[in-house]
Amino acid sequence: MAALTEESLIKIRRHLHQIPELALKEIQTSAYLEKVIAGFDQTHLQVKKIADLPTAIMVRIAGSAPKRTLGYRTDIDALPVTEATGLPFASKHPGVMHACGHDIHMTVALGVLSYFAAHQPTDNMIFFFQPAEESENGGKLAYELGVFKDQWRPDEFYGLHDNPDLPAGAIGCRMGTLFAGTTEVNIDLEGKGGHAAYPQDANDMVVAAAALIEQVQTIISRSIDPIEGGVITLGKMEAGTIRNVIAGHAHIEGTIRGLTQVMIQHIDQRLKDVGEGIARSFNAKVTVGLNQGGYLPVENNLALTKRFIAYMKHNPDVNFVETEPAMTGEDFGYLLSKIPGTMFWLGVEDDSQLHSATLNPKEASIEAGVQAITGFMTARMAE
Ligand SMILES: CC(=O)N[C@@H](CCC[C@H](N)C(=O)O)C(=O)O
Repeated sequence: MAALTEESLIKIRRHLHQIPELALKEIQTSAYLEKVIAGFDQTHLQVKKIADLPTAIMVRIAGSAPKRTLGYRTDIDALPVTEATGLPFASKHPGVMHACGHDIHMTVALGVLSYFAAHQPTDNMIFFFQPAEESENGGKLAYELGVFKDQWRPDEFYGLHDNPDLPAGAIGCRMGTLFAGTTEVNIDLEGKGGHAAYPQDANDMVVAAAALIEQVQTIISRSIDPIEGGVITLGKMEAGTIRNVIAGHAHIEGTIRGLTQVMIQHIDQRLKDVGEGIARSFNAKVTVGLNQGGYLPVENNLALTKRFIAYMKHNPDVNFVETEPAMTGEDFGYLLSKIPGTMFWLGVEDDSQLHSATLNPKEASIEAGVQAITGFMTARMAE
């Protein structure tokens, strides 16, 4: 059976785009991926499912004369964003969208897998279709479940993320830190609800939350070395039920970003300090929940990334771009802290940013990505 053509890859991508699912709920996505994989030449393929991570799929290809096992990972989840692209193949799942391009990631992975299913590689290969990149730490969950043991452990691991700022099909990468590490933030403020007309008898958590949100803005501007930088974004805030009831509870969710663990821990601490200050000044109970650990900075292995960049730079068919570190997070950072490897960007050229309701990656990037990756993997196996 031949490798997937560009036309079939685009059909697959459009189908995946219509069935986006949130972290750990990628049931239709996973079933569709399994169906596509079942259509490949199975001679050297082995498919493994993981009982405790049921939407994940692992595929192993046995090499003809293996010197090592090369790993390739794609994420498969989507975001709670209502699509506004107006595309004929827009999301059919209300309020959920592939707004981070994981439909492109999965399609590229299927293209590379179909190529090596049709052309047996010399090295062994592991393809990991990973749930829960946007939240829930899918990479860490899988690693801790022991899925990368024995013949399922890659010696080196590769993965990509799409990038609307790069030309379609371009490959972007850098030595060292590619992406930030993140801390997921959950803040709860508990006061006392009451009648809108009697604020003296209540303890208004809308006001306390507003003060907290404003003070948080001073952490990056006043406590962080501007040369190093960092980010706190509070992306969600919920409080109250109706205009004339004082809210006794507020909930805020956000994310902290830094390029080193030291920076992330420093920002985490400053956020806790602000939470304690707000608790005292508003006589409220403020719980600052910080989930740190799954989204480590993405550190590209120096030796492997040097090879990767050299291949991409010297291949006349690849438009290679040396990139700066980005404040996006990725739980592939956790996997790269356990298994050496390289993460890189695939340009998808769009005016809309990642996580935007109008993200519309250029589909020409898919075939270009498949060609660049199969070419690199083949060259790596010849070393
Ligand atoms: C590439 C990308 O957009 N990744 C996500 C990863 C989320 C990390 C974590 N759940 C958090 O929210 O901190 C990103 O938002 O950068």
